[in-house]
Amino acid sequence: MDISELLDGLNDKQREAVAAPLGNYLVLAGAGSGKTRVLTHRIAWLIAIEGISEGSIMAVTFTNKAAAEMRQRIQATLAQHSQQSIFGMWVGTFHSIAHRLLRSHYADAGLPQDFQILDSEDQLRLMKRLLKLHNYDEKMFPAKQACWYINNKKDDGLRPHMIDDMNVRQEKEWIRIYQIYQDACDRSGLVDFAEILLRAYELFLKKPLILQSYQRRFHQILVDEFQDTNNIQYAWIKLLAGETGKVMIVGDDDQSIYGWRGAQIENIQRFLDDFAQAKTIRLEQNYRSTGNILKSANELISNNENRLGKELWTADDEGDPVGIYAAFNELDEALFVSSQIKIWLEDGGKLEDCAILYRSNSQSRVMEEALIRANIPYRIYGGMRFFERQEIKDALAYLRLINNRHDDAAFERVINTPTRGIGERTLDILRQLTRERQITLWQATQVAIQDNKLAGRTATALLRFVELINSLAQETSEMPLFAQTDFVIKHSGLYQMYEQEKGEKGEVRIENLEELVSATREFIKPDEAEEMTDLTAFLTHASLEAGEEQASPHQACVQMMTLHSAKGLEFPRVFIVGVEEGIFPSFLSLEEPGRLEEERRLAYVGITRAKKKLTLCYAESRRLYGKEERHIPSRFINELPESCVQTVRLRGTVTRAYNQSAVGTAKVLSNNENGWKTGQKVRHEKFGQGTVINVEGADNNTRLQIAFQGQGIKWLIAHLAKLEKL
Ligand SMILES: Nc1ncnc2c1ncn2[C@@H]1O[C@H](COP(=O)(O)OP(=O)(O)OP(=O)(O)O)[C@@H](O)[C@H]1O
Ligand SMILES: [Mg+2]
Repeated sequence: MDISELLDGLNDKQREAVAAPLGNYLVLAGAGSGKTRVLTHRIAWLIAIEGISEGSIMAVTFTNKAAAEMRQRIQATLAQHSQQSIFGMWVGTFHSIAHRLLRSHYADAGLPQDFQILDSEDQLRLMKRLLKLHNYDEKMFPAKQACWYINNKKDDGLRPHMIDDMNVRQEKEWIRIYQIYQDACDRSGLVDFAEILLRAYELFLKKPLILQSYQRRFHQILVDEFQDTNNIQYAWIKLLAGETGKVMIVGDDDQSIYGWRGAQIENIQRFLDDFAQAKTIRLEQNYRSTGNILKSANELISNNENRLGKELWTADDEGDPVGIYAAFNELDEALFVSSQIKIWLEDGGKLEDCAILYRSNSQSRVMEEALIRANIPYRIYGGMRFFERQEIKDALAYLRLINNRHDDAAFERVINTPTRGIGERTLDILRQLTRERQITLWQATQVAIQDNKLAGRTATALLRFVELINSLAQETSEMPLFAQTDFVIKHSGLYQMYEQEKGEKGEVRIENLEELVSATREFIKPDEAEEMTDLTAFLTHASLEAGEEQASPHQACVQMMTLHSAKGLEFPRVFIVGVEEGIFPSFLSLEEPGRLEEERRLAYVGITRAKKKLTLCYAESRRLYGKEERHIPSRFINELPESCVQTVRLRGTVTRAYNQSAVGTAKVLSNNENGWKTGQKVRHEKFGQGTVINVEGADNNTRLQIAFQGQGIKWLIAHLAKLEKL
C-alpha cells in the first residue's frame, strides 16, 4: 500500500502521530482536532506499513458504537488496496474487552461458564434484598449508597479484605455489606460492571502465564478518550503493556467528564511518568466547528484553572453566531427547538444531523412530547433505553433464567410476573434458605418443596413455575434464537399479561416485546462470542449495549442524549437545553470544589459537538420533578464571548446587536424587508386582533410581543404564529 494514501487528509502534526516509529505516545489535543481520526489511521498504518499483524492490535474506545465505527473505517481504508482482514484485531470498550477475556478464561477467573452480567438496576434490586435479609436499616445503609460504595472500591481495585476500616464502625459495616454482596454474586455466577474490570485485572495478576500470552500477542495498544480512564483501567493497561508493549493514548484533559465516576485526569500525567520514553504530540487545528462555535468553546474553557493548556484554531469561516434562546418556560423552550428543527429541514438540512443535548435524562420528557406533537421522529441515546424498559427486562429475565437457573436476579424478577400467587412471604422463606444453605433461589425452591416448608397451594404454584421454566427451556432448545424468544414471550404468560394492560401503555409494551423478537432476528453474533450459544451472546449484548443504539436504528431522526453520552460525537445542528444555574451547572456541583470545573468541561464537550450551528436555551421558569421554579441563565452563557453570540431575549426593550458577519447582516436585512415594526396591527387565529408592541431577534428567531384585545400580552414566534397583518 502506498504510504502517501494513508497520510492523505491529515495535517503535519497528525501525520507525525500516524507515522511515528513504534513507541509510546500521548496525543494531547482539544475537541475536533482529529484524535480519533489519528488513532484509526495509526492502526491502518501499523498493519499496512509496519507490517504488524492485525491480531497484535488492541484498540480501546469509549462506546461499543465507536468501536464498530472504528473497525469499519479501518477496514475501508485497508480494503481500498488489499483484502487484508482485521478479523483478529480486538476493538472495543474496556468492558467489552475485559468481558471477552473472562469468557475465554472463566475458570481461571473463578467464574462459572454461564456467568451473567448484572446491570445497575439488577444490582440495586439484589442489594435491597440482601440488606433486608441481613437486617440492615435502609435509612442508615441505603441500597444505592451500598452499590456506589462497592463499585467505587472495585474501580480502585479493592476487595473487602484490602480495605482499611480505620477502626470506624460505619466503614466496617460497609465492608461487611460488600462481602455479603460479593458472596451472593459469586454464588449465582453474577458479575456487575465494575466486577468485569476488576476480575479481568485480577486474572492477569493471578495468572502470569495468561498475562504473558496476551502481552506477547497485543504488543500494540491504542486508547481513545484516555482522560476518562479510572484507576483499574489504567492499571490493567499498564499490566498488559508490560515492559515491551507499545501504547498510544489520545485524549483531552478539557473533556474529562467522568471524575464523579472515578475517572482520573491524572492518568495522563501518570502515563508520561510510567511509560518509557513516552512522547507527547499536540494537535491544534480543529476541523469540526465554525469559528464562532470554536471561539465560544475556547473562551468558556479558559475559565478553568487546572488545565494542561491548549489552544485550538480553525480555518473555517466564522459561520452563524451561537444562538441563545431565552424561553418563558420549559414548554416554550421545547416548542422553540422543534420549530427550529422544522426550519432546518425546510432549509434542506437532515433530521439525523440535529442533536438535542441536556444535562440529565429527566429533562427529555417535555422535549419528547414537543417533538411528537411536531411529528418529528427522534431517538434517545441512553436514558430509557430499549433494553431497560420494563417489559423487555421481564422477557430477558425469562431468557436468562432459561439460560442459567441460578440467576437470582432474573428469578426474582419473574417469579411472580405475571402473578402466580407467590408473595413476599414465600420469597422470604426462599431467601432465608439461600442464606442458610448458601444456595441459589432456584435450588431453594426445590428444597422448600421437598422439605414441605410451604403451604400446599404455594408449593403447587412454585412447582408449576419450575416446570414452566424447565419446559420453556426444553421446548425451545433446538429453536433459532428469534423463535425461542417469541416462544418464551408467548408461553411465559408475559404477552397475555401486557395485552390485558389497558390503553396506549399496554400497546407500546406489546410493540416493544415484538421489537425484541425483531432484535433477536437481526442479531449477528460478534466474532468474539463464537464460543457462546446464541442466547448467551444475545443476553450479553443486551446488557452491555443497552441503549447505545435504540430500536429501528435505520430511520432518520433527531438524536437526543445527555451531554455525557455525546462525547466523541459530532452533529451539524446542536441544541443544548436547560442551560440554567442549578441545572447546568447542577446544584450538586456547586457544593464540591472541582466539580464546577468538571461541569464546565461538560459544557465544553457540548459546545464542541456542533459543526455548523449551535443554540443554547434556558427557561426563566421550569417545572421539573413536579415543582415549578424560577431560574437564571447559566454562568456558562455569560462566559461566552459577546461577539460570537446572538440572543433572542425574553423581555425588555434592548436587543443585543447582531453579529455583523456578511451572512448575519444579509439575513437581518431580508427579514426587515417583510419587516415587523412596533405598532403593526395583526390578527391571530386564536387570540384575535392585537398590536405589536415589541420586536426581538432576527430571521427565524424573530419574536413579537403583541397586546391582544381582551386576551392580554403574549410573546409569539413571528413565522410560526400564522399572523395576518392588518
Ligand atoms: N486533517 C483533516 N482534514 C479534514 N478533516 C479532518 C482532519 N482531521 C480530522 N478531520 C475531521 O474533523 C472531525 C473531528 O475529528 P475527530 O472526531 O477525529 O476529532 P477528535 O479530536 O477525536 O474529537 P473529540 O475530542 O470530540 O473526540 C471529523 O469529522 C474528522 O473527520
Ligand atoms: Mg474523538
